[in-house]
Amino acid sequence: MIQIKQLTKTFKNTKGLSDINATIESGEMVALIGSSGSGKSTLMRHISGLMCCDPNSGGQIEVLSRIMQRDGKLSKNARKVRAEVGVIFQQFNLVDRLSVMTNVLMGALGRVPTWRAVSNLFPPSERRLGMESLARVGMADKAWQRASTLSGGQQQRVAIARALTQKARVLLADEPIASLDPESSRVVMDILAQIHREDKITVIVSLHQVEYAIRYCPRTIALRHGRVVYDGPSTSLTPSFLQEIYGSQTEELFSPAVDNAMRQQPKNSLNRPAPAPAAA
Ligand SMILES: Nc1ncnc2c1ncn2[C@@H]1O[C@H](COP(=O)(O)OP(=O)(O)OP(=O)(O)O)[C@@H](O)[C@H]1O
Repeated sequence: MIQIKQLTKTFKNTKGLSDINATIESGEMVALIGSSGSGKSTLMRHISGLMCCDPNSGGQIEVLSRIMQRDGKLSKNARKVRAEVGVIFQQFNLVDRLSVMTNVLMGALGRVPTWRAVSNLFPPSERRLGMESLARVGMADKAWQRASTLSGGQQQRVAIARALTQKARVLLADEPIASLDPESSRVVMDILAQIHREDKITVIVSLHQVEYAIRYCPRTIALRHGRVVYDGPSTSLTPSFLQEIYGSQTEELFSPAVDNAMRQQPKNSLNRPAPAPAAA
């Protein structure tokens, strides 16, 4: 379970986040949407322990029932908690000059002695897991290529394989498809949905385009100006409802190209949303 309480983050002159409260149960797949600057990345960084909330604000984040941070300080358990949290970013996920396999094996660093890792002497069991993870994302044939030779979508798939090798129980994907074309976006989202379904991994994925939230995530948390303006079933995010909560920013969240790509897909490829908690 992930529990976020009274989370507030102030940058020099800007409120990044204001009093965010949310509980995400184990095994949920939740979309985080909002236009540019609404606070999606800032919230993701807080959940992953890369950023701390305002001191003495009462803010707290629990991940997998252990405190990640409280009142502006990381807890002493943060390292252990982080070991179970896989993070995927929009870009800069992989070390370009290393092979795909070595990048994936970085996921095993928490379990492998440093001397083995720096000498690239990962045990056979970890190599097997790395290869299995690559196979699950359809990238086994690229294992020995340099990461720099991969397309953006392929790089994201390798980043997901790294999280699988990490044995992450929570996956935070911060705008993983923002730089991808609709077809690559669909492949990456399909893989995220598949590992969520098969491994019961909790997935939080931040998205610019609401169509993907509706298609893949039963529940959406919508941010605006650092505040939660909606938390509930993604199916309720109709254009008119979004217009109500986002006004003129709604245009940023709908993309005609994505809409067309979605319509052209066979119906049985839909990951149908299940019921989710009521609106906030
Ligand atoms: N390190 C920082 N220093 C100062 N202000 C910041 C910093 N990080 C974020 N902000 C501000 O906090 C607000 C939220 O930013 P954030 O990057 O979380 O938005 P976002 O929803 O992820 O946007 P985008 O979709 O463009 O990535 C913005 O006003 C941003 O300018």
